[in-house]
Order: sequence, then C-alpha cells, then structure tokens
Amino acid sequence: MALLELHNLKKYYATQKAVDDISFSVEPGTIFGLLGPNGAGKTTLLRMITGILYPDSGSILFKGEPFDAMKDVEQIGYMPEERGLYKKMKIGEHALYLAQLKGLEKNEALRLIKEWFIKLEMQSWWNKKVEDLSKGMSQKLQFVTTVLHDPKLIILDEPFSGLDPVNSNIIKEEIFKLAKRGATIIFSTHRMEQVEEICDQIVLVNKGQKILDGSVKEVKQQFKQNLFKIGLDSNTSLENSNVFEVIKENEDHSLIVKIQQGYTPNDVLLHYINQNIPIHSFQEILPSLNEIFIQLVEGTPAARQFQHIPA
Ligand SMILES: Nc1ncnc2c1ncn2[C@@H]1O[C@H](COP(=O)(O)OP(=O)(O)OP(=O)(O)O)[C@@H](O)[C@H]1O
Repeated sequence: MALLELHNLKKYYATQKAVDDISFSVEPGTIFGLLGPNGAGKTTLLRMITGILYPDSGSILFKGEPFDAMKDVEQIGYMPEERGLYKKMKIGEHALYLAQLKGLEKNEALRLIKEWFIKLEMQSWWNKKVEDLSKGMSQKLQFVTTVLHDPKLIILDEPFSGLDPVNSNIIKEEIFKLAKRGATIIFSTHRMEQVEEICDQIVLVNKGQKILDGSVKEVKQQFKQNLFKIGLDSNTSLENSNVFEVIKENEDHSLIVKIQQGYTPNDVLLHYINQNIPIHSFQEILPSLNEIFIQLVEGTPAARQFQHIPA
C-alpha cells in the first residue's frame, strides 16, 4: 500500500493555478523526488501534504486513510526551504523546543539531539545563537530538527541549499541511512542532477501540472536516443555506416554514435570487429533528467531555466 496518495489536487491563489489537478503516490521506503523549475508548484504541493494549506479540491490519503493534519503530523518531518528558526534562541534550546513540540519527552529529546549533533559535527554550537549561524549551519540545524522524532515521512524542500560539498555529502549520507531504516523521503528541488544520484522515483511538475513520473531508470530508458560512446584507437578513420551515424568525435578519440532504426549495439560492435578495429570501451549514453525536462518543455521559459550544454 502507498504511504501517501494524492488524488487530483488543485490549489489556486486567486487566478494563479499553483497546483492544477496533480495525482501521484509515494511508496513506503522510497526516496521520492518532486522536481520542477521555480514556480512549478512544488512548495504548494508540500504545504498541502503537510497540512499547512488545504487543497481547493482533490484528496490526500496517508497510509490509506484521509490525511488528517492534526493526527498525522507527528509522523511527518517537514524541512521548509525558508528558515523557520527563532533568531535569538540558542541552538541547543531551539532543537529541544522543536523536539518537544513534536511530542518527544525532554530527556529523550536531549539524548537524540546530542546524538545528531555529534553525527553532524555540531556539538560546539550548543550555546551559539541562531542568528550567528551561517546559511549552511542553520540548514543543518533544520535538518536535525526535521528528522529527530524519527518520522515515517520526511519532506525536504531544497535540503542542500546553502550547504558546501562536504556538508551536502554528510546530509546525503544521512538521507540514505534514514531511507534504509524505513523512512519515506520526499525531496523537492529544481536541481535535477542531485535527484539522479539520490532518488528512486520522481515526479516532474511544470506550471502546476504533472508532466512525467516513474522511476529514474524507467524515465531515462523512455527518453533514450540510442546513443553510444565508443572508445577507439587514435588512428581509426571516421566513417558512418548504415548501422550508425557518428554524432560527435571527442578529443580522446572516442565517438558518440546514434544507432539507426532496426539495428542493435551488437551490430555496431560487429561493424568494428569485422574490420579488425580494436574497441577499448562501449557504453550507452542515457539522457540526464535535465535534458529530458528541456525536451518536454522545449521553447518555454522553464526550459531556458534549465538549458545547459551537457559535458
Ligand atoms: N501565497 C501566494 N499567493 C499568490 N501566488 C502564489 C503564492 N504562493 C505561490 N504562488 C504562486 O504559485 C505558483 C507556484 O508556487 P510554488 O511556490 O508552489 O512553486 P515552487 O515550485 O515551490 O517554486 P520554487 O522552486 O521557486 O520554490 C507560482 O506561480 C507562485 O508565484
């Protein structure tokens, strides 16, 4: 049974269709990526899933039952993109305050906070004030306060924003560990490359509508273009054949080829083997989520936001 099901959710702000008839479900134990450009409707969706906003129409089921914010909220940890911390409070006190709001008893909360502070190398911050934290430090504090009560569903809105590569990796590892221990994680971002590394399942939204969903693997397979990278000797002459078209010749003498309709990778290999040309490597090139997204919304402002030249 899905942990979370969204059925035909709609949310308008005046005439702005922020979420326009979106449905999807999230299976337990998955790391689920909610993707889309700025203004796509991700935060509005998350606010409905966490009970901060009511949908104008549609329904949300949590563990198969209609979602009840008052009852279910203890099983949810939500890290919003914006900072939701009290600036004048000390870090340790703040973490304790939020943990108790989530229903943890004081001694248990203190024990867990200490454990997490050690794990994330935050022990020395206990008596610092929130206002003295950098953006990345407060992001770490928000992460700890989100996961401390061991929620079943963890919702992270742009969790890596403001974090340097070392801290991003620390948080990423913790996300993997939480999922391994059985938590379900919804991870919202406009940074597609992060999702490829982290998520099992994705939903892509644009202008309030779902434009794609599935596992990262399925989605990439669906959009693949029969491109392969072949590593050859430096003195191999370049040629097309009826089996493939050479799309690009790289400086390292590898080729990017597109296999023609009706042929298979084995036909490409046979082409070289029959001519006694050594092959050093042979690898399928799958599109990145960024490229898939651009393909889907080509020509729109959202596509331009993601346009880049693949390496
Ligand atoms: N309180 C509001 N009043 C009016 N319009 C809003 C409000 N909040 C969001 N919107 C609009 O709804 C749409 C969806 O916004 P939302 O914040 O959900 O997008 P998002 O995908 O989270 O974007 P980002 O990646 O920039 O955070 C946008 O067009 C936004 O301008």
